[in-house]
Amino acid sequence: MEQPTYKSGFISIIGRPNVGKSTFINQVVGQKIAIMSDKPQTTRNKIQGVYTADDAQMIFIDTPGIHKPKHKLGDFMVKSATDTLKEVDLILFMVNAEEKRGRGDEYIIELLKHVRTPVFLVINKIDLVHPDDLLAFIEQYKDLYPFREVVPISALGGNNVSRLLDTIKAYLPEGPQYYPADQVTDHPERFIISELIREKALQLTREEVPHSIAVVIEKMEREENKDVIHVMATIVVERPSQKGIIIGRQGSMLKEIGKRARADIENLLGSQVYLELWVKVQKDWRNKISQLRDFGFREDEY
Ligand SMILES: Nc1nc2c(ncn2[C@@H]2O[C@H](COP(=O)(O)OP(=O)(O)OP(=O)(O)O)[C@@H](O)[C@H]2O)c(=O)[nH]1
Repeated sequence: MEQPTYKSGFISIIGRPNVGKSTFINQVVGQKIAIMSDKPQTTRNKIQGVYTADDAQMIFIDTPGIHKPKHKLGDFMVKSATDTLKEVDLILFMVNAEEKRGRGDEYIIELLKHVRTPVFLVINKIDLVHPDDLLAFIEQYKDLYPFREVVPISALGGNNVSRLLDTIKAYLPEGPQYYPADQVTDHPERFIISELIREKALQLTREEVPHSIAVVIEKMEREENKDVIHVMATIVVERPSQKGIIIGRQGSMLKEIGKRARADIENLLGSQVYLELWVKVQKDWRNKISQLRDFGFREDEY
């Protein structure tokens, strides 16, 4: 029997401070997401939340450098922000229905003109305005940028949010479920763990597997009646030859990666760890997400 199409993608939410980005994320993915955002992140793009449904997964990411138009941004920040916007599948430009268009909005629109990613205009806080005023509000933006969709919502009350999710889904490409459904809610450590494994793999294989590996934590469970945490992770590579390198002669490389990573993970979790590593080939993995460094991997910064 044919599987129904699964869709997934990365969505950047941009907008001036206070327009309701966090409120929207919380409405979509639930309260526990805050756990993720509290973790200090050194990487460029911060995952704000992951929404997983039966037929789709949406990964919402923050794009630093977009929200601070008041400050003079270095070229690097602007470039890295626009680079991210080019890589995502969709951009939600969120505005506050109660506020007039401002310089901050215009700054963002200028950046949007440099990318081809589809952009929705999401008008939030519609609970605060009269429906008749919405049309005039939209007029302010209409001619500035060819938004693919204009969706009014109330992030706080949840009004029209499910319609927005349906519309987002329509724009997402077919793709894998990048994260287990529970990942972001329960185990923020997973990100760090996947980074540790990835680091060891890169250290040990040197230039032989450049950038193109990712690590997905499939499972993290305390074994019953034992003081051992079972971590199952998959190292994803792009080519069969890379798989060979990662596994090594008679599995020696994979064993060494596992040994070193396990020591670090035990340190992190303060518990004994049983680390089970798998290697999988998945083409085009890197193309899709090379810029989205928080996906448990990142490009080298230099
Ligand atoms: N009435 C109303 N208030 C909202 C709505 N969405 C967000 N708010 C309020 O707007 C304020 C700002 O919301 P946040 O979600 O923190 O905004 P943000 O865009 O994440 O802000 P930054 O993190 O500063 O960029 C909060 O007081 C929210 O409760 C909405 O749909 N209706």
